[in-house]
Amino acid sequence: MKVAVSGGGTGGHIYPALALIKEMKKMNPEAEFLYIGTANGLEKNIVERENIPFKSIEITGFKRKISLDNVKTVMRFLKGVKTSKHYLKEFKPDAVIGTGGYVCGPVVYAAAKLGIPTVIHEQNSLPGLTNKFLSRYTDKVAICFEEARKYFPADKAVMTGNPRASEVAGVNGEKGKLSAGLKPGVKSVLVFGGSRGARPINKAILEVLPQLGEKDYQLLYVTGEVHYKQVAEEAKATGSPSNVIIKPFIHNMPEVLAGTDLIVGRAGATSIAEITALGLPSILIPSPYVTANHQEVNARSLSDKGAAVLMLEKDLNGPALLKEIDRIMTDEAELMKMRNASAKIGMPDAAARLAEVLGEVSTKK
Ligand SMILES: CC(=O)N[C@H]1[C@@H](OP(=O)(O)OP(=O)(O)OC[C@H]2O[C@@H](n3ccc(=O)[nH]c3=O)[C@H](O)[C@@H]2O)O[C@H](CO)[C@@H](O)[C@@H]1O
Repeated sequence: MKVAVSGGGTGGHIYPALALIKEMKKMNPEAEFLYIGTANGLEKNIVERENIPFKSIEITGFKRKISLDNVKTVMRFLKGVKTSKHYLKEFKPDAVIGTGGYVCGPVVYAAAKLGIPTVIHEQNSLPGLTNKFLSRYTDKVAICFEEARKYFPADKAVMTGNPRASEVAGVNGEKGKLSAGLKPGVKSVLVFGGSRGARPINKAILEVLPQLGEKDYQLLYVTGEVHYKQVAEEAKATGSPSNVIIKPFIHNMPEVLAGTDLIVGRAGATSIAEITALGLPSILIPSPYVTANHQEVNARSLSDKGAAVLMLEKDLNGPALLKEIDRIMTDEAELMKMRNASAKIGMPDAAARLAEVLGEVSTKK
């Protein structure tokens, strides 16, 4: 089977695509893949590290307000469709899947126009513009939250969950801990602000860096590539305790997550799928800068069930965050309660379900 995959911009759209590829390769080692992304999103670097053939198109997103930029975007979209058609005619896939981000728009649209079976994967409870637009043309829409179903044609929406959940489930955490420089046998907190890092979370952690040195647990603090230099400089000036490890980005997140006792982070849908597949407790600080505040909806789906603590960005500061981390990390019963609630939400068989949907559409045409 040959599958073209597109998804990009941020890790939340890329890692589900890679997890699906991994699952399909496991099921069928002969399967071939082509990844179509942009050259300037995170995908180029991440996908090429995995030795998957990668081709790029140029694309930008639509602004919700009427603007001249949108004219340029339409032009780029049409050019992207043309380039995608060229790549697809050359590769001749049996099916095409889009996992979100602007780049999917022209790729999946081009595939549908060429009569190639198509699926889109929507990770969030509230879909983005691109997926809503594409759902008119695709054969199926794979969803991860029941709340998303109503935005798509009823005969197309199918619940699969996020394939990244399958990739992290059952992974050995001790290896992850060692790879990140954490001590085995000591409880750990992982702090990260999605795939690009989050300035407000970085600021809050920097505020309490010296106090963190007094704790019995250790902390892996992932800043995001673009913020790393500045955070590292500030941490050096304040003095960074030895139980805090600061990194720009983690490339083996499944292992590292599996070695973690508590997550502090944004509420991107892919992160949430990973956290719940592992049954991890979390403190979620949704980004308020995303379309229709969808991360808060994502976060509430966990906090309402006792799997996570929701902290709004307006209430975020170093001491408040540290108090909450301490409260959870020093209460074994609370940790256990949150772990159980989180595990109940997880969908570790998501990759197989999505692969099945793709297999089905590819044989129907
Ligand atoms: C600002 C923005 O638009 N964010 C969106 C984006 O977020 P973003 O890309 O931040 O998405 P997520 O938090 O869902 O996923 C991040 C992914 O990157 C991985 N990771 C992260 C940090 C790191 O150092 N190493 C690493 O591998 C995580 O394990 C995860 O697989 O896509 C998500 C999924 O559609 C949406 O829900 C988010 O709202």
